[in-house]
Amino acid sequence: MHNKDQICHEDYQKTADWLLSHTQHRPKVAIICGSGLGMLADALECQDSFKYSDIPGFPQSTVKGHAGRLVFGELKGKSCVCMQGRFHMYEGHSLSKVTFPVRVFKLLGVDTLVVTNAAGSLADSYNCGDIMIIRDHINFPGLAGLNPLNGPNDDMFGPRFPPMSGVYDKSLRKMALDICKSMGVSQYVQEGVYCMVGGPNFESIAEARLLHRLGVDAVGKSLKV
Ligand SMILES: O=P(O)(O)O[C@H]1O[C@H](CO)[C@@H](O)[C@H]1O
Ligand code: HPA
Repeated sequence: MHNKDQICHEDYQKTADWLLSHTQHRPKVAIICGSGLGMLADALECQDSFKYSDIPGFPQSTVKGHAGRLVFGELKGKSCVCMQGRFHMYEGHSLSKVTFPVRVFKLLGVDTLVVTNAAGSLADSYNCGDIMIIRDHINFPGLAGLNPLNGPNDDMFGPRFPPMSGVYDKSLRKMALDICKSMGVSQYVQEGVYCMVGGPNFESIAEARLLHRLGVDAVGKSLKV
């Protein structure tokens, strides 16, 4: 590692190699469990689970209710890896630390990432407890220049100027909506625009009004992409 904010390819690789040597699972799907969804990881079968503090190079979770465990296992027969607890900017992590696991997942062979988090709704038609599938986002810290991709670009992870249109895969979103329909829970499921803010404070009333006028449907302090 060069300095506290700069992480080089070897650092991600070292963590990925450690994980690959400690589990037989080779997941193609990673799920980041936000607040309230940690129990999904408990449902995995044939589990191999690692405390973040035991994984070389991994940041530590400081949020109450986030177990701080990486769980490999099978969900409906499909190999996947779940983060039981994520990292947030407001905990004092640099953005490259916040996104560290995502690059490690890429090196593990993951090609599908499911990100979840608790959020506050702003859309008039939403009800408390609804689930929103993210169609698009507004990354406020990113617009202000706080971006994990700042610094030298590692072309092995993607281009210098990645496009942000279509980052939330249309076919996966459709699949999620179709499954909700078949389960008869469509009335609780929305699709909308998520806005990331820095926190840790909640939004003032004026800020919430501003976000609503900008077309934001749900706001949270969890980074997406
Ligand atoms: O679900 P997680 O990632 O814990 O985060 C959500 O919960 C936090 C507190 O409300 C906010 O950061 C929000 O984004
Ligand atoms: N803002 C508003 N409500 C929320 C948030 C947030 O960041 N996270 C969870 N509920």
